[in-house]
Amino acid sequence: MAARQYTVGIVYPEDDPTSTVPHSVEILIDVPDFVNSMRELDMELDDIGSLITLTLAADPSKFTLPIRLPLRIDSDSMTAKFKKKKKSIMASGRVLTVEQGQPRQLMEAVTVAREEFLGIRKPVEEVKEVKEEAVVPPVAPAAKDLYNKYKSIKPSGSEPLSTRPPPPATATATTTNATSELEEYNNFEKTVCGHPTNKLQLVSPTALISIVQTCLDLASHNPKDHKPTTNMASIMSSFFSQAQSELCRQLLVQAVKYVQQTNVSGATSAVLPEAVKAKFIKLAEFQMRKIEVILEEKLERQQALVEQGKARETEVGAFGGKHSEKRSTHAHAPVFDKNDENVDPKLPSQFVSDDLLVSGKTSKGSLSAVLLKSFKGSEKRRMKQVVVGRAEQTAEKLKANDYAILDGFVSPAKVVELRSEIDNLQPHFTPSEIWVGKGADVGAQISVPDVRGDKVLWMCGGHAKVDSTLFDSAGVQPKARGAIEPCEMEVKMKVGSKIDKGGVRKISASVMGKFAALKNVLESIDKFVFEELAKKDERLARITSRSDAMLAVYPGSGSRFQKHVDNTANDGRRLTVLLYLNLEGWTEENGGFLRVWGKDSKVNGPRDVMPLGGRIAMFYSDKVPHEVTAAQESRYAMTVWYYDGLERSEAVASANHVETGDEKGDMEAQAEASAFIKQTLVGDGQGSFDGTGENASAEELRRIGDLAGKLSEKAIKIVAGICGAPSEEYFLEAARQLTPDSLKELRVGLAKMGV
Ligand SMILES: O=C(O)CCC(=O)C(=O)O
Ligand SMILES: [Fe+2]
Repeated sequence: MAARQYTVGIVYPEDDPTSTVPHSVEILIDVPDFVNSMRELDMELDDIGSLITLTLAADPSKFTLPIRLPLRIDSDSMTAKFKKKKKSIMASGRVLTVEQGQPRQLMEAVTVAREEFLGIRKPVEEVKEVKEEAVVPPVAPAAKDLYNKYKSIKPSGSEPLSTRPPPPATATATTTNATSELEEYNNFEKTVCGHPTNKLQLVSPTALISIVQTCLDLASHNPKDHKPTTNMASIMSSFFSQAQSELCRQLLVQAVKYVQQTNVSGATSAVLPEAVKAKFIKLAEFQMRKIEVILEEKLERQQALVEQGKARETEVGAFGGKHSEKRSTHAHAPVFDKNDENVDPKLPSQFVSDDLLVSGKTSKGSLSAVLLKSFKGSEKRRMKQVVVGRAEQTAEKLKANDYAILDGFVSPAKVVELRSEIDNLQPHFTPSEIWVGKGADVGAQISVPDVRGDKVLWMCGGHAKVDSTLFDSAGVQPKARGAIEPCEMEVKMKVGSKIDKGGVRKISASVMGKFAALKNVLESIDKFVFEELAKKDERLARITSRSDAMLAVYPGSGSRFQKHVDNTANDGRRLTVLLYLNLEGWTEENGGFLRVWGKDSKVNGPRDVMPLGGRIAMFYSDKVPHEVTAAQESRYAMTVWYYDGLERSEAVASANHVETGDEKGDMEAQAEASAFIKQTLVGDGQGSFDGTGENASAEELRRIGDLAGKLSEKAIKIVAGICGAPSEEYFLEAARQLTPDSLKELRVGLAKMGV
C-alpha cells in the first residue's frame, strides 16, 4: 500500500483576498519520494506542488473525481525525462500514479481525503499509517533550527487576539462586538503585515495551505483548537515580515479564513503529519534562501551605487525617473542615466570583435532550429552537447562582459519568414512611449521620437510558464495554449481573432498560422534561456518568467534610442534578449547599431553591434547602458525581457500598493499631463515651436497659460514635477505670465531632460 499524506485546503478567489466565499477545495497528496524525484528533475517546489494537486469543485455535493490532474511538464525533453524517471519511482512501490486519466490509487486517496473533509471518516487511521510509512526528507540544519525556534514559542497566555475575518456584507451580526472585532482584525492586519497589497507571489496555493496548516499547528499546540493566536501572529510576522510582507499577509489572511471555515463547517483538522511539517520546513527554507540571496544582491547593488557616489536620488529629477510598472508595461520605460560614470564619453566606440561572438550555427541548422527539433539516439546526445556548449559560451561572455552576442541564432530563411509575419502587422505599430518625470507618481508617459524613435507592437502569449502570477502582461493573453497574437484587443480583432458570446477569445487556426514563425522562435529563445542559460549563470538563477514580446521598427531617417539602462528601478527585469530581424544586406551605412557599454567599456569604450538578421544580443537589463544609434533604413528587432522572480514579485506588489488609491483619477491626470506637454511644451506642429520658444507668438503664450489653468490639480502636480517647478503654484503662475524668454527656459529645461 502506498504511503500517503494529504492536506485539504479551502481555496479563495485569488483576486479577492478578503472574500469569505470559497472558490474550490484543494487536496494535496504528498508523496515524498515523488517530490524528491521531481527535485532531481530540477523542478521547483512550486511546480511540484501543482503537479500533485487536485482541484475540486467548491460544493462538496458536486465532488467529482478526478477533475484535473495537472502535469505541468511542458517540453518534450521534460516529458521523456519524467516518463523514464517515473518507471523507477513506480518500482519503489511507494508512490501514487499521477498520470492523466483515472489513476486508481490516487482516486482512493482522494476519496479518503474527501470523506475526511466532510467529516464522514475519522483521519486517525490514515495519520497512523502515514506516520509509520512516511519517508521524511532530510531537513537542513538551518531550517531545523528555525523550526525548533518557532515551535518552542509558547502562547502568551493572554486573551488571544481575535482574527476572525470581517463578516460578509449580508451578515446580520452587527453588534458592537462584531464591529470591534472587525476593527481588531483590520488593525491586526495593518500592524503585522505592513501594507495591504495582495497576491502571493512565490508559492503555489497548495504550498501555501501546507504552510498555513503547519503554522496553525505550530502556533496552537492544540490540534483541536486551531484558533489563531497572537503567538501565531508573532511567529508569522517574525518569519516573513522582514523580506516578504505580502507573503506574510497572504498567509495570515488564508490562515484566518481556513480556521473560520473549519469552525463553520464543524470539521476538525487533522493533526498534521510529520512529513507535511517537513515539507513546510523545506518550503520555508526555500523561501528564506531566495530572500537571503535577494537581500544580499540588493545590498551589493546599494554599496556599488554608494561607491560610485551615485545615490539612488540621482534618478529623481533627471529625465526619466522611476517608472511605475502598471502604467508603463507597454513602453518598458527606460531610465536615462545622465550621471553615467561608468563610461568616459570621450572613448570612441569600436565594432564588436569576433572573439566576443558566439556562433549560433550548427551542423544541423541554426541553434533555434536545433532547440526545437527532436533528435534520436547518438545524434540526440551530440546535439544536446552542442546546445549545452553554446549556452556555456554565451554564459561565459555574459558573465565576463555583462552582454553576449549570438550570431545566426535563426537562419536567414527564418528571418524572411519572421519578417513576412511582421510586415503584415505593419499598420498596427505605434510610436513607442517613454516615462518622463520625477518618479513613479510624478511624470507622464509620452512619445518623444528624438529620444526613442521606434514604433512598437506587443505580441502576447507563447509563454513557457503560462500560469506564473508574476507575469505582468502587456495585454490579454490568448486563450489557446502556446498561441501568440497581438496584445491590443483592437489589433487582435483586425488580424482575425474572434470574441465569442461568453467573451472567450478563440484563435482560429488561420490566426495561429499567421504567427507560427514568431511562436516558434520565441519557444526556442525561452528554451535556451530557461533551460540552459539560467543554469549556467548565477545572475539568471531565479528567472521565472518573461515579458511579452516587443516588436520594434526604427523607421530610418535617423531614428534612434538614446543611451539608457532598461531596469534601474528594480522592476524585475534581469535579462534583455534582442533578436534582430533585418534582411540580408544590412550595411554599416545603414547605422542602427546597438551600442553597448559592457564591463570593459571604461577602458575600451563601448562596442557597436550591427543588427544583423538572426543575431541575438543579450545583456543584463539592470546593468548595461546601451543605445540604438541613428538608423538610416528601417531596422527591425524583437525584444523579450526575462524576470527575476523575486525582484519581480516585489515590484508587482509595490506597484499594486502604490496604485491602490484613485487609480482612475491618476490615469486621467496622466493623460491630461501628457496631452498638455505634447501640445504646448514639446509642440504639436500647430504652434510656432522651433525648439527654443523664441518665435512664440503672444497667441501661443496665452494658449499655454489658458491650458495650464484648466489642468486638474493632479495633472498640475505632474507637469510641475516634470518641468522642475519648485511648487505647483509657481508653475501655474509662471504659465500664466509666460514670456517668450520663460517659455524658452522651460523648453531648454525640457530639452536637457531629453524631451
Ligand atoms: O533594438 C535594440 O538594439 C535595442 C532596443 C532597446 O534598447 C530597448 O528596446 O530597450
Ligand atoms: Fe533598452
